[in-house]
Amino acid sequence: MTDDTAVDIEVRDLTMAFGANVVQRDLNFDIKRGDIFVIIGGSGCGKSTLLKHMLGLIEPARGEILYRGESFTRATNAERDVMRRRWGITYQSGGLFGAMTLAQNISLPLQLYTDYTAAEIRDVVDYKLSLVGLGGFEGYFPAEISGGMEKRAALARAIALDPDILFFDEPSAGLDPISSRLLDELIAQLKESIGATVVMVSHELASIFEIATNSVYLDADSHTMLDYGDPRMLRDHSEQPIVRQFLSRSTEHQEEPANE
Ligand SMILES: Nc1ncnc2c1ncn2[C@@H]1O[C@H](COP(=O)(O)OP(=O)(O)OP(=O)(O)O)[C@@H](O)[C@H]1O
Repeated sequence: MTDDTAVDIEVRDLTMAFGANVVQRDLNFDIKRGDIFVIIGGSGCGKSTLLKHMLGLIEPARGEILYRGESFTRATNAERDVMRRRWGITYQSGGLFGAMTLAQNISLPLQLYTDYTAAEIRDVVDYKLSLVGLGGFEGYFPAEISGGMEKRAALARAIALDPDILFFDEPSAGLDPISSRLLDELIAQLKESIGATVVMVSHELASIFEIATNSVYLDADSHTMLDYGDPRMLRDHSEQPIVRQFLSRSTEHQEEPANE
C-alpha cells in the first residue's frame, strides 16, 4: 500500500540555468508517493534538464530538491549515493550493456549493491524479467531483441533493487505506437506491483492521459511553470490557455504547441 499523503520529491524555488541562459525559474511542486508524475511542455522548455536536476546530474542555479524530506541538493556525495540507491533510472537509449546478456545486465546492480548469493540473484533476475514479459530471454544479448523488448529489459534492470522511485526520460521514444502503448501500460502495472512512484518526461499525450496522475507544465517562452496538476484536469480546466491548448492537441500530431 502506498501512503498517498506522503511526498517523495519536493522541488523548491528551483531555477535551472546554463551560464546566463535561464532555462526555467521558480519551480515549486511536490511529487507524492505513488504518483505517476509527468513533466510536460514544448520542445526545449527544459523537461530533460529538470529530470537531470532531480537525478543530481546538474546542480541548481537556485533553490533545492528534497527527497523524502531531506535535501538532495545540499547532501554530501555519500548521502546522495544512499538516496540514489532507492531510485531506478532508465535512459532514452535504454543504456543496456551490449556485450552482456539480459541476465548479466540485470544482475549488475544486484551484484554491486546486495549480498545476494548467485542463486538468489538468478531468482531475482528471472522474476524481474518475467514482470516485464521477458521470461525466457535471460541469455539474449540486447542486439538480438527488438527495441521494445530492449526498453522492457532496461526497465527490468531499473526495478532490480525494488526502487522507491522510477525515473524515465521519454520511455517510449522511438517505438511504434503499439509497442509504445504496451510499454506505458507496463509502467502503470509495475507501479502497482512494486509500489514505486514514477517520474517521467513524455511527449505522448495518449499515454499521459492514460497513466499519469499528476504533471507540471513548463513553458518555453516565459521560462517558468504555468500549471501543475492531473493532466486531464489541466487539459479541461487549466486557467492557462497555453496549457489547455498544448494538452488538447490532436494525439496524432504531437509536434509543437501552436502557441506563437
Ligand atoms: N548541457 C547543456 N548546456 C547548455 N545548454 C543546454 C544543455 N542542455 C540543455 N540545454 C538547453 O536548455 C534548454 C532545455 O533543454 P532540454 O533538453 O531540457 O529541453 P526539453 O524540454 O527536454 O526538450 P525536448 O522536448 O526537445 O527534448 C534548451 O534551450 C537547451 O538548448
